[in-house]
Amino acid sequence: MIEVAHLTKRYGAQTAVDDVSFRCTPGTVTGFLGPNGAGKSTTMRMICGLTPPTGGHATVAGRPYRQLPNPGREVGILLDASAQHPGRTGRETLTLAAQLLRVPTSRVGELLARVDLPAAAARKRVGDYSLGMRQRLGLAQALLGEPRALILDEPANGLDPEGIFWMRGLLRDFADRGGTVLLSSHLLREVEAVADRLVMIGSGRVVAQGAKDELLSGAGMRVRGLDPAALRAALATAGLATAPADGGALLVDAEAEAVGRAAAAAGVVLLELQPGRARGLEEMFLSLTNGANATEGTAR
Ligand SMILES: Nc1ncnc2c1ncn2[C@@H]1O[C@H](COP(=O)(O)OP(=O)(O)OP(=O)(O)O)[C@@H](O)[C@H]1O
Repeated sequence: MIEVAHLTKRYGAQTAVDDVSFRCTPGTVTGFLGPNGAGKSTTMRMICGLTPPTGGHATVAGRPYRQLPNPGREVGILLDASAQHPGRTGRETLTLAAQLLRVPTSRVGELLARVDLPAAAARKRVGDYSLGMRQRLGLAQALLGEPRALILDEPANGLDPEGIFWMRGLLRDFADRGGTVLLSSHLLREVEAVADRLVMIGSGRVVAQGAKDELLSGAGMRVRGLDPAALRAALATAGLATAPADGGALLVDAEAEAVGRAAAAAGVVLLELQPGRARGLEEMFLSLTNGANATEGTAR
């Protein structure tokens, strides 16, 4: 269990994190979503005791992180995959971490296999690793102490599509076995694919949170007509509110039948009518955060 209550961080006049509260429960993956600079990393650093909060507090397994007797056995953290010592090999990195955590070094081989780092890669220096390899190594390190919770900041950065798919499976499996996962990302589809719950922040504040399905059910229908202006007018005549979506489509907060009937009544040809869910998270995300830097696929 990870609990965050009214966390706030100010840097001079700037408020990086503003009264953020949420809870991550066992058996769930919580997607912590926000554009660059929204305050995700600062929040995670405060949870992990690396940045002192200006206000509020956070606990992991019922205690502030810094008061956990052997934190690596409670929570695995991966905040910056590039922070590993570049001169050590992957295997050395994990062996040292195992000694620090007081777990048998025999687990190292097991973990290397679990994150798909082959023996040849494990013999290489971390300085020669790609970002994706460093993420895998960081994940292995986070899992080393067999923790019940994981806190991962943008772990998908640098992974190729196959690697992202792999990581999604690993996190799902971890949660399905009763683990708690807090995962930050600006890769909207990635979070949508794996998370049970979402916490979205923009400019340091929580703008939406809840079960993913509930948040997405408000996305309504996505509709596109041969004549966009006529469609907009037809929907307005039927009293249905619309919001512009990409590709000339509209998001309508209504059932498919109501949208179809409104279009038919005005003789408008529809090219597309589908639940907003397929693209809903992205549009909700963009609108909730005013589109600030929310470009999918942008690496940090
Ligand atoms: N040590 C610091 N001193 C001053 N400002 C900071 C510091 N750390 C973060 N900030 C500011 O706080 C805000 C939130 O940054 P943070 O890194 O938490 O965002 P983020 O959502 O993780 O985004 P990104 O994915 O780009 O890292 C930003 O405006 C950032 O410039």
